[in-house]
Amino acid sequence: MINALIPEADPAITVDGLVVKIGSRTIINGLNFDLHRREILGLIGPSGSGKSVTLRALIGLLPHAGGNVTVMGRNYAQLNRRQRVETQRNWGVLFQQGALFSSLTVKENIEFQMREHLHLSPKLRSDIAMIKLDLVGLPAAAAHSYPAELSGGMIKRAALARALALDPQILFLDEPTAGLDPIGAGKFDELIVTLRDTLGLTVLMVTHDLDSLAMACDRIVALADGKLLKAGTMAEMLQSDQPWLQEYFHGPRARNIGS
Ligand SMILES: Nc1ncnc2c1ncn2[C@@H]1O[C@H](COP(=O)(O)OP(=O)(O)OP(=O)(O)O)[C@@H](O)[C@H]1O
Repeated sequence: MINALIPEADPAITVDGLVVKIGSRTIINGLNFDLHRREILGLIGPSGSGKSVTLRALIGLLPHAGGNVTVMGRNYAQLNRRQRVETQRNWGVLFQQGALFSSLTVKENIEFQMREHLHLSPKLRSDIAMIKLDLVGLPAAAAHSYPAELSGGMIKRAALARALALDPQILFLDEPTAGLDPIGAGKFDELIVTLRDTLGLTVLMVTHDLDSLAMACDRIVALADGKLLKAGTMAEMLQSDQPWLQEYFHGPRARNIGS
């Protein structure tokens, strides 16, 4: 495993002066932050500030126009193709709408990456898929359902099971609680914390959900206009006098946070 060679103290990911352009427009403009191992980091910022673009750039879906991203001690830009595939196997991604393949059952969705990357017998692949299903709290009966037959909360869990298929060390979550009712969202937050605690996962979560930030996140990184506004704990965010953070954390929708 790639990370067996890397000192434990190194951050899982270091973002150093990242620049991301879409067309001629600079969306991320010299962004810096660390994702520490085994932390749950919430990425926040106004709509359009570049949270999803950052996430897409970190998982290699958008090219880096500048700066360095170090994943488990290795500079991502300097990896060859084989090393990139090896690195990518160390992370799982949960996209906003789940992004499950609609023509595949839940179990087939979970097995998809395993087919691509692992040489396992069909029986072992199936057994592992069922373990992942159980891990995210879905009943075995859900294995043979198609995504269209599932509730929003079940889709998120199925997509999480798929993200966990290759036993990743880092999880990227794009607005994981969006569209869930408050009880479902709370349970999903608890699940993420439990997975971090039991599997030692490192989690980067793009979110607008103040309850998730308070309940699940160890630290928060706030972006504005493609740059770092502030990084810190919830307590540090609450104390900030930066106007957007003030409004975000002390506005009418934030009345229970930190109390
Ligand atoms: N595929 C794309 N083509 C052109 N512009 C894009 C594309 N994706 C994102 N952008 C632009 O990049 C900027 C940042 O978008 P991004 O989706 O990262 O924002 P965000 O912070 O995640 O916002 P939200 O909270 O609303 O999801 C926006 O101005 C958006 O219009």
